[in-house]
Amino acid sequence: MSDGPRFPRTGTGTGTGTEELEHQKAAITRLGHELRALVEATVRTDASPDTLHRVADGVRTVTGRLTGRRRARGEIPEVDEFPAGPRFYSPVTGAGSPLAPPMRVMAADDGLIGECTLAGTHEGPPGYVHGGVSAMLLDELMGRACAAAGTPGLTVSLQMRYHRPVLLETPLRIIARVTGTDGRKIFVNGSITSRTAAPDASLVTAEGVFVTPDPDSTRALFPGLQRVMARELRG
Ligand SMILES: CCCCCCCCCC(=O)SCCNC(=O)CCNC(=O)[C@H](O)C(C)(C)COP(=O)(O)OP(=O)(O)OC[C@H]1O[C@@H](n2cnc3c(N)ncnc32)[C@H](O)[C@@H]1OP(=O)(O)O
Repeated sequence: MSDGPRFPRTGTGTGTGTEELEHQKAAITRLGHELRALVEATVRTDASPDTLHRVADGVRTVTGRLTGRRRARGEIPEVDEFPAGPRFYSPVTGAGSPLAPPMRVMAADDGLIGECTLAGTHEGPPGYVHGGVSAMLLDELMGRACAAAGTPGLTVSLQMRYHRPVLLETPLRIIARVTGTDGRKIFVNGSITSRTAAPDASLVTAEGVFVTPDPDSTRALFPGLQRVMARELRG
């Protein structure tokens, strides 16, 4: 896409030293891990009201330690590589997000493969994954597949088909593949299967259309990206 927007890899500039950045990533990842354990324990516990109140007090105190300087809305964290690389607070892949499974993403011959195992945090019907969570996993991986193919885009249409319920506590494989482009439109297919039981049977499939915003829209939608590009240019 010769006239499309340029998307730099972020997190590689000189604003923060590499070693410092690696320490930051390790700390973000560790806190994310502990928070996911807390969220899972919270939705699975049978603790007494007294215990829940005491834990709530403790959590409030801990939260107070994180309310200093906050990133502005749309500000891209220095640890991130937007739009094709790791995003530490993505609700799907983010090592630092308490909401993310997190899904691991790997390149495949013709697209991307994601792997994760979901539990109580992402429950819909008792024992099974929430349908909106399945859509979220696919939307993210399909969006990442667009970027990996060199045509980053935003979802304009996501058609979901739920063939079988997706079991919790079962290793899952998510696949996303760009099937074609037409101007700024990118067509993407996706699926979720179990990695252990009947791995050839799709539990969920999706067809998506993504659109690469034109350069003016990109500037308007992502002012944080402009700041990253200016930082990169300054070196
Ligand atoms: C940039 C990289 C970012 C990567 C981050 C990872 C993302 C993970 C996935 C997401 O969560 S994305 C978030 C959810 N999606 C959105 O918030 C997108 C909201 N939509 C928009 O902001 C605008 O639609 C958008 C900027 C993407 C496009 O607006 P445009 O004004 O540039 O597009 P336009 O309306 O001119 O349509 C361009 C083409 O797409 C087609 N199109 C638009 N909406 C469609 C639709 N719903 N279904 C099918 N085709 C559609 C439209 O017909 C047209 O086809 P043609 O070129 O053939 O004429």
